[in-house]
Amino acid sequence: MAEEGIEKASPAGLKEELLQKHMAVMTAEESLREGLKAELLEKHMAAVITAEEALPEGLKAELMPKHVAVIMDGNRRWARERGMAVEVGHREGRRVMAELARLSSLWGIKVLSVFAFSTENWTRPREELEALMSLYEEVVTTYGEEDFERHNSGYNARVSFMGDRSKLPESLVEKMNIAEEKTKANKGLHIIIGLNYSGRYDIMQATRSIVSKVKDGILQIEDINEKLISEEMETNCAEFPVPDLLIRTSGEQRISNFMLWQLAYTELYFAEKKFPEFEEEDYVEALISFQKRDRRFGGMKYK
Ligand SMILES: CC(C)=CCC/C(C)=C/CC/C(C)=C/COP(=O)(O)OP(=O)(O)O
Repeated sequence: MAEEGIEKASPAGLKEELLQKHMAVMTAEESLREGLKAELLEKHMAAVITAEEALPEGLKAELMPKHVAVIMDGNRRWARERGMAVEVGHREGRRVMAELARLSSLWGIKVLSVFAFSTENWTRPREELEALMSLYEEVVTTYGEEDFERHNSGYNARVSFMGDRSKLPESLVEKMNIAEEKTKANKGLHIIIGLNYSGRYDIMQATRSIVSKVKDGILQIEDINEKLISEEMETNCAEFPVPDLLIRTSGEQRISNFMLWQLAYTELYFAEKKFPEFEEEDYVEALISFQKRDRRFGGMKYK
């Protein structure tokens, strides 16, 4: 897979160089039709460039977090400051969320979990709630569509949801189920979206599930340990259920009832920018900060 000098080449130069190399190989395959050659070339280039592309300056591949969690805060303040409707802020937030997913996938992050709607958000004005629910439905619908991959540059993303679905609109829950089902075998970035989610809710639902298993004789009280509780949390769908890094935007320095159980040893990063203005360079800055941390998990030095 490694190509000589690949790290030094500019993306344009790199593409050109790879193109030349692979054209040479392809021309040997005289029997292939032109269209097929081009298609293979595109696929091969995409794979090589994605895997080998140098990360933004300052980031080390071996220190990338596996799981990044984001509290996407500040949409309304961003909109109000500009004299716009709060809904515009949420729509901008959606754009930034899609961009973070694209970058996470490109840089080899495995799980991106986002706090889209908390169990406390129901106290917001009715118009805002309606706008949010229809925005979620719009986005979640695209996740379940056949051409989701085309919309997402083919990064083979899997989508899961966490939170209490019983209070969400039925039509939204239907689309969430479809999206989960359609993407469940995908091996790329795992996007976990908290909708009507909170950390306390998660601990409560895990407790209920464990108690009911004890009641039914499936589990003994002695079987209850941290590992078992972790397996009952809603992040159990992910290969890497525990966030290495939590980013919260908009200058607020709180967890606000996000993944309370899972965040025990997560590195926290608070960005001043509001979510709609959080850009690639801000994400890089957060990741650089993470890579400089000394993670000990309460014990010996980790790295
Ligand atoms: C799943 C999905 C498609 C999400 C995209 C839209 C999105 C980013 C939703 C987040 C909504 C929300 C409650 C943001 C918090 O900012 P805030 O509204 O509390 O802003 P404030 O702190 O300025 O009041």
